[in-house]
Amino acid sequence: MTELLPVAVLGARGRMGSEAVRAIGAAPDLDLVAALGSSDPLESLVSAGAAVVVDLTVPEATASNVRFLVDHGMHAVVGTTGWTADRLAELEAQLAGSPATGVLIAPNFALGSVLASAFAATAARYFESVEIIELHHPDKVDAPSGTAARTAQLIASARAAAGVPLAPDATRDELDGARGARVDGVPVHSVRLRGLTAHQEVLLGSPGEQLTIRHDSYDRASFMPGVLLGIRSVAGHPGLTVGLDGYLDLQTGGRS
Ligand SMILES: NC(=O)C1=CN([C@@H]2O[C@H](COP(=O)(O)OP(=O)(O)OC[C@H]3O[C@@H](n4cnc5c(N)ncnc54)[C@H](OP(=O)(O)O)[C@@H]3O)[C@@H](O)[C@H]2O)C=CC1
Ligand SMILES: O=C(O)C1=N[C@H](C(=O)O)C[C@H](O)C1
Repeated sequence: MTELLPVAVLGARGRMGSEAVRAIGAAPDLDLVAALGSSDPLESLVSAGAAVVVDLTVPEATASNVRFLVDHGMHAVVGTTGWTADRLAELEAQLAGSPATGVLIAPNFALGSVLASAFAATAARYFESVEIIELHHPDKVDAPSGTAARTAQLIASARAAAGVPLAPDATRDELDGARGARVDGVPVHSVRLRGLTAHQEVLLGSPGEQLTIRHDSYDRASFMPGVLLGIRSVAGHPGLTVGLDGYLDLQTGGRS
């Protein structure tokens, strides 16, 4: 008989964590050995024998959780937002001392969202203007979304590599926030509305034409294939990977 992979979930009672607990429980190759809430000690992961730990908590807790996991040689699949450039740099430095450990930081586990961000980055060099609108449920604690921040970074670096100048904008009289937040120079507008789950539009414009790239998650079930892919793949990708696209071959549609 093949051995089951021992997996644990942090934030197990949350909206995403509870969905992940169900998905892992239904996967024939995975064994859910721990499901922790905010008051449970991380040390219990060690006695539970977790090999892969999924973090679906809060921005203020995720970096210290992952530090603990790497210290204890556990692979981490992280969906939680709040990973600033400084936090990522600290994690990379820690991982240098633990070369067999894999960490996946995935701002969005929905395959459609990963593709939409990749399409937007491809398109961004060909248009004069680009802006992002992200729309979420009103219980979300962070803005802009991690997905929007990541999409903006991908767009900005694709435009910079192609020598595309910043989008034109003649605004000089502005109510604070009216033009959104700037992420690497890309305006990002955040909507919080009851009834929504997780949605994003990238608007690209040039003289006489517009391209809109939109993705909708109507249900957290949309994130589960990506969570399971991350769990099954993380040990084979030592070091830090940011974005589920790092585990997908987007050119051929295969999995790396
Ligand atoms: N990558 C992706 O595809 C997705 C990512 N997300 C991200 O995942 C994260 C969780 O989202 P969501 O499930 O909606 O949020 P919830 O608020 O529903 O759940 C968060 C959970 O985190 C736990 N928690 C709170 N504080 C701490 C702490 N200090 N230490 C450890 N755990 C803590 C809570 O546990 P308790 O209930 O026990 O207090 C709670 O159950 C967010 O950052 C969100 O942006 C969300 C959807 C998709
Ligand atoms: O909080 C959420 O709900 C989501 N968070 C992630 C983000 O901030 O991008 C992923 C998805 O958008 C849902």
